[in-house]
Amino acid sequence: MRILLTNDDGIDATGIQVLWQELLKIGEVVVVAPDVERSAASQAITVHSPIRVDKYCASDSRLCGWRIGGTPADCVKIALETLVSTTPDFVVSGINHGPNLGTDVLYSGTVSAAIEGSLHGIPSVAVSLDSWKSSDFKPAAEFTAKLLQDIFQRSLPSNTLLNVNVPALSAEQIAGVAITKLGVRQYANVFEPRLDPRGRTYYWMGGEVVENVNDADSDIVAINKSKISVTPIHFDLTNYGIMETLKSWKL
Ligand SMILES: Nc1nc2c(ncn2[C@@H]2O[C@H](COP(=O)(O)O)[C@@H](O)[C@H]2O)c(=O)[nH]1
Repeated sequence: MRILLTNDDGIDATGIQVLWQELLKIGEVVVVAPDVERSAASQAITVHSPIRVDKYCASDSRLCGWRIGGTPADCVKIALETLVSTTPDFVVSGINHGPNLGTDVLYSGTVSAAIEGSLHGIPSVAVSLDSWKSSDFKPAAEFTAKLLQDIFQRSLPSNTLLNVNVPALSAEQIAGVAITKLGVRQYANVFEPRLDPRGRTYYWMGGEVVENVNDADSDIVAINKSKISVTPIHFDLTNYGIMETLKSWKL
C-alpha cells in the first residue's frame, strides 16, 4: 500500500518519525510535512504568500521527505496535486503531540490534513497521542499500522476519515478500542495582555480544558477509560433537521 504521511507538529517532530518507521513495515511512505509546528492551523491554506518546498532528511532518523513552508492542508494539497505522481491509498496525519477530541477537530491541523485527504476522495486517518508530555508514540504508531491494514482489507467510504486518539499508556495498559462519536470539548481560555517594546498591548492565548459531562459513546469518555478512540468523520455540514422549517418561512 502507498501512504502519504503528514502532520502539524512539523517534519522534525518525534511523532511523525516514529509513525513513519512503523508504516514503512506495511507499505511505501511518502512524507510531505510542514517545516515548523503548525498547531491549530485548522483548514487554513496559503494563498497570499509563496509556499517553499525542499527535500529534507530529519537529523536524528532516516526519515526523508518534502518539507513544506505551509499548513498541513497545504501539504496534502501540494502533495496530491503536484509532488506525488501516484495517488496514495491513504493519507495519514500524525502522530500529534496532544489530543484532538470533540470540537478540537475544528481547530486541529492534524485532523485538517486528514480532512484534506478525504476531500480528495482518499481514505484518511488522523492520529493524536493524549498527552502533551509523554513521547512514547510507539503504541499509537503500532495501532495505526494495524488500523491501515484493516482498512486496506475492508475499505472505507472515500469521503470518510478516522480520527484516532490514543491514551498515553503502554500497549498492555490500553483497555481496548472504542468506536466513538465526537464529544463536547470546551476550554476556559485566557488572553494574557502584554506590552510590546513600543508600548502597544498584545495578547497571548492560553487556556485549560473545561471538564464536561459527555455521553458514554463519546471520544472523550473512551480516552478517560484508557481506550483508543476511533471516530468516523465526514463533511456534510448541512443541518437537514431545519430545512423543512426554513422552507416553510417562504423566504
Ligand atoms: N486554548 C485552547 N486550545 C484549543 C481550543 N480549541 C482547540 N484547542 C487546542 O488546539 C489543538 C489543535 O490541535 P493540533 O492538532 O493543531 O495541534 C487542539 O488539540 C486543542 O488542544 C481553544 O478554544 N482554546
